[in-house]
Amino acid sequence: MTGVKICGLTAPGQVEAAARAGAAYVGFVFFARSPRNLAADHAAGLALQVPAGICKVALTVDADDAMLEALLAAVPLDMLQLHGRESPERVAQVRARFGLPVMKALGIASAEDVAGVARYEDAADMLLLDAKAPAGAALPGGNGLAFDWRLLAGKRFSRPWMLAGGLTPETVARAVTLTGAPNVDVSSGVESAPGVKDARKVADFVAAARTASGGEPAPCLR
Ligand SMILES: O=C(O)c1ccccc1NCC(=O)[C@H](O)[C@H](O)COP(=O)(O)O
Repeated sequence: MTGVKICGLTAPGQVEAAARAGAAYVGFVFFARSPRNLAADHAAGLALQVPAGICKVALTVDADDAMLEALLAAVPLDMLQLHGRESPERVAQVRARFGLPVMKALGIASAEDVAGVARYEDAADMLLLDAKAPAGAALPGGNGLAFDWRLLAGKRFSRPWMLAGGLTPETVARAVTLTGAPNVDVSSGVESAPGVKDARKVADFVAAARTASGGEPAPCLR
């Protein structure tokens, strides 16, 4: 059964919808330019509402230690998602310093990008293979763009991984079947407007993801 992460939750009803649908992970975005950006005190309230057993992931972009420290002091979190240009060395440093599992997001647009994933396999606990953001895009992720899933067909990684990028309730089963993804991550594809998750789409997405069988879904590694 494919593990599902619903990313970019911004309100209590959205947390409830993700939990009710059966999401294994929920993501909170901490990036000022994002329509899904949360202040720490708001995120703390949402995180406290997440039922036990669902992994609470903080998405940051090239955050420095001070920002991560402040975030972790304010919000009960289970995992850090690094969605910027963090090097393998920076990923390893964050992992060692903050004591939480780290998922590194990597943009994929070509076979070279897929080959480059290997650089992060020792540093990260989990990998998120996302569509590469177009040049000049305001956001490095959450753009609702898909990449050519055939690039991942038959690929194996030594770390648990998630597929992301432009997935929707209509496409997720095919994406899982083509890539063998054990876990999937979605944001725009289950929204009615940027930052507003639609409970019906969230439920349909989780149900559709579960009809396809990828690899063994990853537990929250905390
Ligand atoms: O969602 C954002 O606003 C965001 C901002 C900065 C970096 C990443 C961001 N989102 C990443 C995600 O929500 C997902 O991990 C992934 O990119 C899939 O997004 P989508 O294509 O919208 O389903």
